[in-house]
Amino acid sequence: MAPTRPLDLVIFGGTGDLAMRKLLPALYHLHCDALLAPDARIVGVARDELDDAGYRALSSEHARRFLGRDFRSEDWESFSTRLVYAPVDALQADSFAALTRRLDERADGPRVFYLSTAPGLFSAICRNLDAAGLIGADSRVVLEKPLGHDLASSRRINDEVGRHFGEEQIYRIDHYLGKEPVQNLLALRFGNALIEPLWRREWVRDVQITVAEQVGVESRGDFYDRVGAMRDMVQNHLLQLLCIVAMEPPASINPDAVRDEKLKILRALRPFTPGDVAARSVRGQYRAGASAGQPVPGYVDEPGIARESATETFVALKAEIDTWRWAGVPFFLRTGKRMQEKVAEIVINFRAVPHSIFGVPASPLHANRMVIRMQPEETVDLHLLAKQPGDVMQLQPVRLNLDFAEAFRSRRLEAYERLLMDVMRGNLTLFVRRDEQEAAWRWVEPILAGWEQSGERPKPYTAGTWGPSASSALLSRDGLCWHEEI
Ligand SMILES: NC(=O)C1=CN([C@@H]2O[C@H](COP(=O)(O)OP(=O)(O)OC[C@H]3O[C@@H](n4cnc5c(N)ncnc54)[C@H](OP(=O)(O)O)[C@@H]3O)[C@@H](O)[C@H]2O)C=CC1
Ligand SMILES: O=C1O[C@H](COP(=O)(O)O)[C@@H](O)[C@H](O)[C@H]1O
Repeated sequence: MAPTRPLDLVIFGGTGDLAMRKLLPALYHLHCDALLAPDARIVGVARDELDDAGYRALSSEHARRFLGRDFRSEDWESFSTRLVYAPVDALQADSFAALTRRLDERADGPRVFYLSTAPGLFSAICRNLDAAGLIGADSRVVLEKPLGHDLASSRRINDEVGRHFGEEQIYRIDHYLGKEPVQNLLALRFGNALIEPLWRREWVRDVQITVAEQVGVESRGDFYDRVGAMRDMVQNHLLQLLCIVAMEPPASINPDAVRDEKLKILRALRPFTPGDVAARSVRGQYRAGASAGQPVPGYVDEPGIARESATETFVALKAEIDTWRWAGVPFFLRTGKRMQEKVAEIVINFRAVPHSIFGVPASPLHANRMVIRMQPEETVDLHLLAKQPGDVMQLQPVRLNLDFAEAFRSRRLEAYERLLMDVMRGNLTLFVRRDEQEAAWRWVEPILAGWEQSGERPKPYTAGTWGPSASSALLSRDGLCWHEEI
């Protein structure tokens, strides 16, 4: 890969959790791989009155923690010379003079503004950047998720950002799209002729998309309690994964060709009626339990969480896509915190053979299954039946396993590394267009509204399990079960 052009990457919220946990470590890795132009700079922005040395010291302290064994003092030293800082209050137009002074130090290259703050600040930041004359034709802005709290607030933010940046300058980030296995799914589907004919209702019985986390809300309780799993994970990551699984082949890998196809899927998702909410959705909240063998508190006892909180930490949904390809194929989506394992996977359950010649009835339990694992390992497993060795014709399940770490020994870019490279190179393919984002909000809103109107509390589940029992019931109504229950 060729290095980026010289540029300034300005991180609003440069002292925050996301910057320290993900963005600076990703940029450090790109630096170590010589993927950043030698004089590309990272300009941290926040209200703290730090100087460059103070920002470098703060970043270094966090980097040791978040980079772990990848932290090498010598490499960090050379990386940190790229770090500069400008104290700016996003809400105070005159404080942008400090940023102007820093950006005036460079004459060439684009400016990338990464908005890693609460979305409530996005409009003020864009307005004040514009007023300070800091936005050029080759500037870009990166918007973190979740963008808004609902369709109306996301439209408001998009309208305001859109007054200062063209749509082709706006990079709405969804870090799941930057994960290598997600891009591999595109390669698997559209680079191999044998998959496509099977990838449809005639051969697929159901699809399951699971993003399960072992962690609780960690230090983000305050944020999470206002957001919940639907807005934090489903509206963005899970729906984007669903789009990549379900979309028609785009004509090319060109950003709009891919995004047009994803949009068609979002628009074809069958809307939830008030009656569907109880039948096709489950929301849960974890109670005290154990995680990785250690006792852990319940959600409402976590720091920053209201005692009576009705925020969901688990969601399971049955989605249906009203298209010729997918009519009648349920797509089950599930995500939760404090679940039994950390796993992100897409399971394609194929139909059973129409007739068994082996004397045992054809069973869905033995039907073929493709499991695309994104976390913790990056693998694709194809579950088949094979003959057991011996003198009788007895079939046994076997797995064809593709392990990307083994197949490709070179270091793979982490999601934020890949997406930051794309922003710096100006490639929008893996970013979410405004109409996609709004279609996703339009689909989740009736579910959120249905939960609120029901007045019911989220169903409790014990930390360290696979969620409330209602989640299994959601599938058993269709005679199915979750992948780990097979
Ligand atoms: N943390 C994570 O893992 C993830 C976060 N996100 C999203 O990223 C964004 C940032 O999250 P996170 O880093 O966790 O949030 P934090 O609360 O940790 O950080 C917020 C940052 O914004 C700065 N800030 C706050 N107010 C102002 C202001 N008026 N002017 C300038 N800077 C300001 C803060 O510094 P100071 O107060 O000193 O000004 C701080 O640097 C959010 O939109 C979140 O939803 C998305 C995915 C994951
Ligand atoms: O966007 C988010 O994602 C993380 C999970 O990301 P992963 O790459 O570790 O699977 C989640 O913990 C967080 O709540 C959410 O905001």
